[in-house]
Amino acid sequence: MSIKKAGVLGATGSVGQRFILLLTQHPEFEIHALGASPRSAGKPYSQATAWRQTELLPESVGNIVVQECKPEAFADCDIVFSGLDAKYAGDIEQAFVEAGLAVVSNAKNYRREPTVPLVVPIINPEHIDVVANRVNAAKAKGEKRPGFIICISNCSTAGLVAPLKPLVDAFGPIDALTATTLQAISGAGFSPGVSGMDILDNIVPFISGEEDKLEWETKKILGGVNAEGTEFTPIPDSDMKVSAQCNRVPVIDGHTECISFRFAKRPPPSVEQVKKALAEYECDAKKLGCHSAPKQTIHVLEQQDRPQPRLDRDRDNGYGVSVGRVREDPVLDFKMVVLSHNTIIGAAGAGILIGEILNAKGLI
Ligand SMILES: NC(=O)C1=CN([C@@H]2O[C@H](COP(=O)(O)OP(=O)(O)OC[C@H]3O[C@@H](n4cnc5c(N)ncnc54)[C@H](OP(=O)(O)O)[C@@H]3O)[C@@H](O)[C@H]2O)C=CC1
Ligand SMILES: N[C@@H](CC(=O)OP(=O)(O)O)C(=O)O
Repeated sequence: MSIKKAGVLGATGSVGQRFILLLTQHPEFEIHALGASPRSAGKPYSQATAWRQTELLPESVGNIVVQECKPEAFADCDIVFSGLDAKYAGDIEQAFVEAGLAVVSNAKNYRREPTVPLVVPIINPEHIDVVANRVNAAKAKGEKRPGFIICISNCSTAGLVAPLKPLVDAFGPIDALTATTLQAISGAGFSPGVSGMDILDNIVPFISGEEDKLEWETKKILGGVNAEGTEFTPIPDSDMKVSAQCNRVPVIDGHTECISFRFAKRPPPSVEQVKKALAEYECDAKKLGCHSAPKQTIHVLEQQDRPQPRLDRDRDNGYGVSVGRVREDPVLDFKMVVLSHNTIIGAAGAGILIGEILNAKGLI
């Protein structure tokens, strides 16, 4: 397989830095161009960014000059990963798609578009087929591959849908779901990010827009596609009630979520059947042989005090999701605690895995 040239937009931010780390260690991609705001453009990456990862900034990247986010500077890229601030992502990503580029975005701007896949690659990679259909239709007409965008979900939504999908596959629809999140500070990004004064010795019980995203995105990701294979059909609100409460906690990486849910079919499965379905779930990305696919998609932990962010967020290099305390719920059917790495499977890692799937399917 030939090495694909990758661009990163928003390369200096929290998600952008994670993209850099994952790309420099990747066998299928090489970094070709980096973009950020006009404040950073023209500077070597090492000066443009305030590097905040525990791994050192890869030497090969420090001297790359950061570009303005204009399609011309990225024209040779096979794929462009975006970690842009959502305030600017809309116009910039649209210009990249119109220029014929393949964009995989972390920003929220296009997630709700009916024709845009919203993908958690360990859960619903088949939604990428809507783009594949468009690409193949253009090819059949002898046209060049059109530009396209694939959106990565909100980071908490990624952790939430991870255990739900195997359970829906095994036991049918879920009709009621509650989630209380404990979200890491890396999720708030760097500009300006969360101040120490706000988060140390504290919990902040509000993250702007987050609850609505969990409640809406879950229904698109677990939903279907129309008969023509052109548009997504989210689960209707009347078929699935979702209620989320989101909190920021003093953890650097790793979002924890306490969830409860009920199956539509009665009687529900047993706790043991639920755990077995989770443990046996194998994601399609692994079946496709993708480099970053987790060996174990869902880690079912039996210790009574797990999962914990510091101990469990790096399972399967941050691409695996941990589930613990699976038990019956006296109000709904079951409750459990879910932990996912917010900047890996919830953001940049998801982007990389989507890139691997696109590569495996010949779409880039
Ligand atoms: N952090 C996370 O866990 C997750 C984040 N996301 C989403 O990913 C995106 C990035 O988030 P995050 O990395 O946390 O944010 P940061 O604030 O850390 O980074 C934002 C990036 O956008 C760039 N930028 C700012 N203004 C402009 C501009 N005018 N033109 C071009 N680039 C600009 C910044 O460049 P500069 O340094 O030059 O200002 C920086 O590279 C957001 O849309 C966010 O909602 C999604 C899921 C999870
Ligand atoms: N809001 C998330 C991260 C994020 O930026 O999500 P989104 O891309 O959905 O805005 C958090 O604070 O942890």
